[in-house]
Amino acid sequence: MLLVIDIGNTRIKAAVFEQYTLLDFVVSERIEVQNDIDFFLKNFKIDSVILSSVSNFEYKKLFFPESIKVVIVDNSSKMPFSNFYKTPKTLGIDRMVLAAGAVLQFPKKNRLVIDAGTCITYDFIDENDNYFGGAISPGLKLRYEALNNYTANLPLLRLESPEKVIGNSTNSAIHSGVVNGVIYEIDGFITNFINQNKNFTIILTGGDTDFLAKRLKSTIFANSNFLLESLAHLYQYTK
Ligand SMILES: Nc1ncnc2c1ncn2[C@@H]1O[C@H](COP(=O)(O)OP(=O)(O)O)[C@@H](O)[C@H]1O
Ligand SMILES: CC(C)(COP(=O)(O)O)[C@@H](O)C(=O)NCCC(=O)O
Ligand SMILES: [K+]
Repeated sequence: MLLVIDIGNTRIKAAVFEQYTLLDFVVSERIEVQNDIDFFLKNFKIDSVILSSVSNFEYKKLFFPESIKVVIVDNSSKMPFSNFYKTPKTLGIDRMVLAAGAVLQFPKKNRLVIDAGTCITYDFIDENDNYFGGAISPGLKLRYEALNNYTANLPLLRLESPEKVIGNSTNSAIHSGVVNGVIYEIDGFITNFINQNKNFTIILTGGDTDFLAKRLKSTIFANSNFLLESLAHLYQYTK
């Protein structure tokens, strides 16, 4: 069995896979992650690990028995697409993994992958498996935090659904600005993508998937485990 670890800027996600089937899954705090890994090692017959990280978390300090094969995805890993990003060395590993997952799981399609995590990333891979890049913007939680951090008078609010677009109080104006702002942004990127492509697939993933999916205008494939699944697919591809 394969242990898959995705280290994002906010949370660490780990999952056990039998081939492409997810058997168990955990979201960890940084200090608990070794405990969660040990639990998986004890309770499943793990023979390999695949890990990708975009954070400063020192994953090299994680302990795995020597009998286990550990694959760390990095910018030189073999990928199932041609990379046309102008700065491939600074491309986020998570974005590469998402692009790989999209190519391996949705062959011969124009694909847009949207990952609503700490940041919202947009990645485009065409039907000939060419990766071109996309966009990076602040995620929902980051927007609430930025409004509070860089002003004197705006409170720090928790994610909440705005009742209307015209906020009639400080709190409702912030909720509208953050949540409706993200929704208009994502719908805008999707509309632009649909206008320029036929034969396409749109995938939404990341920690805010469920909150956002039901609020978007467009029909999309929403799967908060898409990055973990993509790591499992990439592992089989690189093997
Ligand atoms: N328990 C939680 N802790 C932190 N963020 C959460 C939690 N549940 C949902 N979220 C949402 O998930 C987003 C972060 O997504 P995630 O995919 O975990 O990020 P990353 O991959 O960058 O670590 C935040 O914008 C936040 O709104
Ligand atoms: C944009 C990101 C910070 C997103 O990270 P996440 O929200 O998934 O934690 C990450 O993909 C990254 O560090 N990218 C490097 C810059 C680039 O992709 O061009
Ligand atoms: K992201």
